[in-house]
Amino acid sequence: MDVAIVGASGYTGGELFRLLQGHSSAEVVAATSRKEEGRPVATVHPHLKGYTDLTFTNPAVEDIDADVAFLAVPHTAAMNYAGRLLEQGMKVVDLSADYRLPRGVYETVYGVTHTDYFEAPYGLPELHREEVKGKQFVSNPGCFPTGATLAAAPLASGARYVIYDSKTGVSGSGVNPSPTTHYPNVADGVMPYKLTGHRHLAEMEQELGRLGSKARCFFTPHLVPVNRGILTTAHIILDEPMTQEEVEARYRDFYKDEFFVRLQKPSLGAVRGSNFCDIWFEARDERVVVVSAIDNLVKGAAGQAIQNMNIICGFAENDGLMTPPCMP
Ligand SMILES: NC(=O)C1=CN([C@@H]2O[C@H](COP(=O)(O)OP(=O)(O)OC[C@H]3O[C@@H](n4cnc5c(N)ncnc54)[C@H](OP(=O)(O)O)[C@@H]3O)[C@@H](O)[C@H]2O)C=CC1
Ligand SMILES: CC(=O)N[C@@H](CCC(=O)OP(=O)(O)O)C(=O)O
Repeated sequence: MDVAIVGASGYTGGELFRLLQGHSSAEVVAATSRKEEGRPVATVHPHLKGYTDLTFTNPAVEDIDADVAFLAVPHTAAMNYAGRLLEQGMKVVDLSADYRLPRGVYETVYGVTHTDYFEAPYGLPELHREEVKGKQFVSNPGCFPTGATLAAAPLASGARYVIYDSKTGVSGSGVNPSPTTHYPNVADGVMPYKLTGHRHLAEMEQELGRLGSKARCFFTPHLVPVNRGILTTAHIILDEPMTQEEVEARYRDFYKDEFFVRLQKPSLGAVRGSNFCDIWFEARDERVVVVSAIDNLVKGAAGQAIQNMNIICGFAENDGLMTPPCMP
């Protein structure tokens, strides 16, 4: 099965390329980039040397030819590709934010006009597998909402407040350097940002609502000096107290069939490079503190996108996603 990666010179594009080397049926036949057109993929992604002889191309949308296309481009760029690739008969998984929210919410949160809106399934398979199955297009969730929502989902219906506090690695901001990601500004520090109004809050609220929750939701991210990973601490205030045993039974039941959710004390190292989301919790009266860990580039982006491709194409859901994490 032929795969095109649109935006293959970026971080998630590189991760798609890396992970798809382990897929039983997918072969990357096109890797697009505007700036790197004509250069070998392995010069931009040196870790892929020996795996591919492809060079980057910069084709017009109508010249992209594959069975599946991944859109690993910024929001507002993805909407220039999605509908047109679907019309050309391709299956499409979009890693950007362009189709995660209803049009009006998207336009308010992102401050842009959507020029090619259509409704799409939200590809968090652990919650929406049945909606994703058989579709031609899937919208991949944001990195923070993935770890946060999986942490809170089993308790969502009985929650009054859900407060997410996340620590993220620097690769979450993409391949282009900025003053915020400059080494001296990141090393040896922790930087809180967008204390009350991060754009991912809308996705988090949307997902709690879909779980039947009436909880008020809050979110504060922090940048920490690691390359990969998001550790989220969810403070969940319940309507009624629960014991540790009750909470554990709830989580074990909720995730009993989920290969990519592991119930164990989370650390970034234990999920690095993998599609796992590790979750653990401690209950005290009405308050349950739940911690989750994901790799933002894998379960938070490229890995989950491949999981969604596997679902829409009818492959085993963990095809291409079985390489163990690279602890430490
Ligand atoms: N990094 C992360 O942890 C996560 C990222 N995402 C989302 O995934 C998408 C990709 O992220 P990431 O890989 O980090 O981003 P990068 O900035 O690392 O890479 C973006 C890629 O898109 C290409 N690109 C940029 N602008 C355009 C454009 N207007 N038209 C076509 N191609 C363009 C770039 O190459 P060139 O400029 O040469 O064309 C590059 O290949 C984004 O929407 C991001 O928000 C989602 C979850 C997590
Ligand atoms: C460290 C860092 O800057 N992280 C980014 C993550 C957002 C992202 O990846 O964007 P989407 O998931 O919405 O596509 C941020 O906080 O904006």
